[in-house]
Amino acid sequence: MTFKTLDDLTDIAGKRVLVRVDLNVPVKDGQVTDTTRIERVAPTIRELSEKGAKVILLAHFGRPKGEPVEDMSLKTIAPAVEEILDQRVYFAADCIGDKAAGAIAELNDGDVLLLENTRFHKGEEKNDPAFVTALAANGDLYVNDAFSAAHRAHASTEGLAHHLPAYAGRTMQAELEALEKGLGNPKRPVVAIVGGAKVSTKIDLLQNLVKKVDALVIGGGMANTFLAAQGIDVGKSLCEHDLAETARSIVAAADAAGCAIVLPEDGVVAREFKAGADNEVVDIKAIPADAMVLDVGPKSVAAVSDWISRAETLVWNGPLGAFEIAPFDRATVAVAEHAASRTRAGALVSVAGGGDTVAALNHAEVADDFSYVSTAGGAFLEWMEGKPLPGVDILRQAK
Ligand SMILES: Nc1ncnc2c1ncn2[C@@H]1O[C@H](COP(=O)(O)OP(=O)(O)OP(=O)(O)O)[C@@H](O)[C@H]1O
Ligand SMILES: O=C(O)[C@H](O)COP(=O)(O)O
Repeated sequence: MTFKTLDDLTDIAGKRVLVRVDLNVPVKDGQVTDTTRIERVAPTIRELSEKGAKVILLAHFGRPKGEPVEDMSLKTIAPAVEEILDQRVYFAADCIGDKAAGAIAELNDGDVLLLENTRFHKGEEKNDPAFVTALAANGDLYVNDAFSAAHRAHASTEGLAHHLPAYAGRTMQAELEALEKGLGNPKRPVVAIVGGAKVSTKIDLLQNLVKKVDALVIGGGMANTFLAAQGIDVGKSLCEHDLAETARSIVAAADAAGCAIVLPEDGVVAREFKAGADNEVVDIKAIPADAMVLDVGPKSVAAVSDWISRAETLVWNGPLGAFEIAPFDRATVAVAEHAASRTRAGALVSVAGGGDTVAALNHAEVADDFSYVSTAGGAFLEWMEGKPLPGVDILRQAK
């Protein structure tokens, strides 16, 4: 790896370390409903605290557009961070200026302080040099542990690394190492599964993947667009008919690159989009005109599983069917279980990401068996699209 990590941070007792974390977590009625992101950054915070640093957390929460918004205060999140760390977490009502400086002056070695939402200032998203300078005034060192915000070139995700000695936190490090194994320098054959609702949100991703992987499995609603582009009647299925040409060009690019495109051979169809709806398995060329495909069928599961059995690396984004409503979760669960068992056997590196994908793997109860499950949404997609991530690139360049 070409970036510095916490291993390079020795002798930091008493140093003020600004740590960018992602605390953009779901909240309902003032309570954090999913603490995964907090759990992921806890090891970095603990390690720095144990080394005697004054740990100063920087984070955004929501999209307040550059001014304070009460229900986007990080004060709401502080108790959850405190609980997970099992350590007092102090809070300052601003991330720059006197309030931040005053709170930092009170810190003892090893203490943890959370600063208010960086996006309460317009300078954050603009990466404004004056705002970066004001943030940098609070620290001696900078650690970025927020891979999931690394697609943003903001003051706290990118700007600070120009001002302070910069290091990757443990989660950032783990994520980059996993992603490197996934697409950067993977063991071949590499299979990618892309599912989910629509082609339109994943065109860049599909175009990038066909250049990098040996087989691209297309499932979920987006498969219908590819099938329709081949002249298959998809009945009432979700389908973006206007993207037929795009779908054909992706298949042509795959052919040129030697990437196999794996489309469903059969589908589970229903007449209603609801749990327990009457359903049947049909050949993909025999979808009834009044029905919609809500999952891929058993033959398709077998074909995908066969690819996974031959693969050394799997990259997955997007479920194979409407997994939220049973029984249309079957293919996603079966393929997830197969990938998990190959991973457990040490035969497969499996990397997955995307909000619904993580939910689907949790539903299949195999998320812990995958080599790496990314908590990043947009950043994971941009990485799969082959786009540069400013928050990562600057860490690689950092002195
Ligand atoms: N055949 C289908 N017909 C209709 N909807 C489908 C079908 N297959 C999958 N879906 C829907 O696709 C959605 C997930 O797609 P999405 O592209 O959002 O996944 P993701 O990339 O993992 O998640 P996120 O966008 O949150 O990062 C699910 O809500 C699922 O019900
Ligand atoms: O939740 C996320 O994906 C990250 O925290 C980035 O948030 P953003 O999309 O508001 O920049």
